Amino acid sequence: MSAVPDAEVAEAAAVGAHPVRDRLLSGGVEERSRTGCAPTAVDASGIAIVLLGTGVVGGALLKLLCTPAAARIRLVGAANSKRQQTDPAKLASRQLREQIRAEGDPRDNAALLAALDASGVAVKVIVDATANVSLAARHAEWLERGYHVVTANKALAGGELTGWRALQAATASGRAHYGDAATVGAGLPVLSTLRRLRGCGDALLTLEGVFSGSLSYLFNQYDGSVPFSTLLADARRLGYTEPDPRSDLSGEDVARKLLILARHAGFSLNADEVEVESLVPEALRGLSTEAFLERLPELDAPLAARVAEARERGHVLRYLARLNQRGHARVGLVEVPPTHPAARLYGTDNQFALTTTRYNTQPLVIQGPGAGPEVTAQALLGDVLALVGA
Ligand SMILES: NC(=O)C1=CN([C@@H]2O[C@H](COP(=O)(O)OP(=O)(O)OC[C@H]3O[C@@H](n4cnc5c(N)ncnc54)[C@H](O)[C@@H]3O)[C@@H](O)[C@H]2O)C=CC1
Ligand SMILES: N[C@@H](CC=O)C(=O)O
Repeated sequence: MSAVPDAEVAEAAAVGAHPVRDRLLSGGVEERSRTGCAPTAVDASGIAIVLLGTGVVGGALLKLLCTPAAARIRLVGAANSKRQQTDPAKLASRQLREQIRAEGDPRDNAALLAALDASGVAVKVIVDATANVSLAARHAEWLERGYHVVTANKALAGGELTGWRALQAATASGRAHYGDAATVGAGLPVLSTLRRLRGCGDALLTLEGVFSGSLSYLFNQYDGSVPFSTLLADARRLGYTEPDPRSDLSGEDVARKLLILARHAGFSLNADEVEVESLVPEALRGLSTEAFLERLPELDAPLAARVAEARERGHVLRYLARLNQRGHARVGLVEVPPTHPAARLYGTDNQFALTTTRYNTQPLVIQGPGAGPEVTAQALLGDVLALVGA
């Protein structure tokens, strides 16, 4: 899989130029004042959380924390890649993200954990809304220490097999729960369904579908009439892409989701066992995020040729993930006929077709929006609330 610059670099490039981020920052019309999210309103039976990542998804979660559904949750810390805040009065700020950027303390995970410990609340949760690999590498340790982890970050479960195994060992210790609904399908009930099937003794035979909201958005529309780069800029503006969109275009993000699902189904696949087709031309792979974003039009010619070839055969292009019964995993661009289920998707739709020992004549299909700030933040909130049975 191709390496892309760290999310922090991507964030630096994006700050100040992201309408979704700006809308979330200023609070939408339906958001109550953050001052109304009184941190002291939660007693010891509530939930204390720290939020890592205040970007598109983290920003949407901050907004949800100001709704009645989150009344039992106390935010005791929030951080971006460089700064953080643990002061209750400042955490209640309506402009929390700007507050952290302008006046936050330097990043220090220990201070965030100390804020959780000092909360007096029994259920302590670390919410990871970053794409940061180093933070993901801490998930197992945090679980071992009794902090629940709720994550949109796929880098641990969908990374190296050693990381997955460390995660399994940490959750098996039973000290804390791992909320991972947001890591696949942006909260569509895919992992929960797979776990339930396995719990009933069913077994996954094959898996196929569209696992990327941004690539779905792109290829559902792309017919060559509007440049691919224009559509990609739209997907990024709407908050569907990864911090660096090359993580989507390279197939890396899709491969991570396929690995997460395959591993949950009992296939011990390593990251390098997924065959990945990258849509990022060689010349654009080693650049900074900023430089890549300036050269987006270089994506257009190769993809225009691919879509024209497909059209000649009466087909459309879809970025598919596939796992067969022998554990062979591949993600890449496929020409499919208009009758193919993946040819009939809309917007950011994801589609997961699971064939199992008991769903073996027709697959069990889960479909729906698979990217976007609100749905992803809701998946995080749902996993947090599930910790107290809400
Ligand atoms: N955007 C979407 O539709 C979905 C996103 N996700 C996942 O959510 C995560 C976040 O995505 P976005 O919000 O779109 O990205 P973003 O780039 O808007 O935000 C990332 C945030 O993480 C922060 N960050 C980076 N390193 C950090 C560190 N060491 N400590 C604290 N904060 C750090 C950045 O400062 C930034 O605030 C990614 O893992 C992504 O794969 C999952 C499902 C859907
Ligand atoms: N960038 C991802 C967001 C969710 O994981 C995607 O496009 O699916």
